[in-house]
Amino acid sequence: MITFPNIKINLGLSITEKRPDGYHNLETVFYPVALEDALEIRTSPDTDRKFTLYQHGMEIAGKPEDNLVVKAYLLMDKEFHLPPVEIHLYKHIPSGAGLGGGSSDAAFMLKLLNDHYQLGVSEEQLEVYAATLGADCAFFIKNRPTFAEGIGNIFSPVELSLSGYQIMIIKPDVFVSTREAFANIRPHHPEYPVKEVIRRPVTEWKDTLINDFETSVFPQHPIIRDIKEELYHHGAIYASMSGSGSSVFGLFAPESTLPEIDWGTDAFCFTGTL
Ligand SMILES: C[C@](O)(CO)[C@H](O)COP(=O)(O)OP(=O)(O)OC[C@H]1O[C@@H](n2ccc(N)nc2=O)[C@H](O)[C@@H]1O
Ligand SMILES: Nc1ncnc2c1ncn2[C@@H]1O[C@H](COP(=O)(O)OP(=O)(O)OP(=O)(O)O)[C@@H](O)[C@H]1O
Repeated sequence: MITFPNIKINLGLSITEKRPDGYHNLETVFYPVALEDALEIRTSPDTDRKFTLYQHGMEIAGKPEDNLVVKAYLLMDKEFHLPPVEIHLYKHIPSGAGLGGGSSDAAFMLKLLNDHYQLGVSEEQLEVYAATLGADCAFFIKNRPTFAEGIGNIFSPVELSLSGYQIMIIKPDVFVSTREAFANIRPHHPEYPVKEVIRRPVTEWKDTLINDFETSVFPQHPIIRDIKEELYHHGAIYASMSGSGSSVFGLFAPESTLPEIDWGTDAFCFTGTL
């Protein structure tokens, strides 16, 4: 059985408080976008080992057991004593991009195992499992526009459709550690709450829908700021860094022609329609 884990972008991201447990409370809107990995599982004839991971496409650092798809499998195996599996993961989503690629793979693995082995686990319970694998992992279970608060795990649906808008996502050859990005931030409550700005037309988002990580990440990696400015220069209606970086997305009007921009050979670039 095969599935296609997609990315999220953050529409606004306010880091409001540092918590006693070291994590941060935040407010953001997650929006799913169809930039996808491919993830396949097959019951393995090799009963000597529980899982075999075959990786294709972009490389990911770490051992197979560090991969979030394997962690998701082992979590479900503990609960449901699953058969051994072959896992095929084709990585197309760049890592360290703020696009939630690893979290999405993990959440889709939970859903895939639930469907393939007919485990009958509810979406709500899958969200509980997902939340143990990563802060924004649970979002990918329902995978629809969502307002998130808490550490990014308390959800409410938002009435927002960007259907028809065109999107360009660029990730320069820069890796931003999520942990370090949080460590460099001074939490504060936003002047314009994300939940309110998101109700206004996209044309009004430019100076009010803010990703707080830009303040700390841009001075360290000016190339990310340059990309955002370039997107506005070429007609984006709204542009922002996603998550803790390093990718930047631009939204363009539904009827417009996307600009052709040379981002250099080291940058990753995705274009699509929402
Ligand atoms: C920045 C976002 O991309 C916004 O969507 C996410 O909150 C990041 O979520 P994520 O990559 O799933 O993060 P995790 O892998 O769970 O956490 C990485 C590290 O980031 C810090 N972290 C993460 C989430 C959060 N609300 N507060 C934090 O302080 C912690 O130091 C943690 O050890
Ligand atoms: N299946 C996976 N795909 C990508 N990365 C994975 C995976 N499993 C584990 N990782 C590890 O997780 C780290 C973060 O990868 P991820 O693709 O989630 O990027 P991110 O952009 O930091 O996501 P986020 O938006 O959640 O901050 C990588 O450095 C990698 O070592």
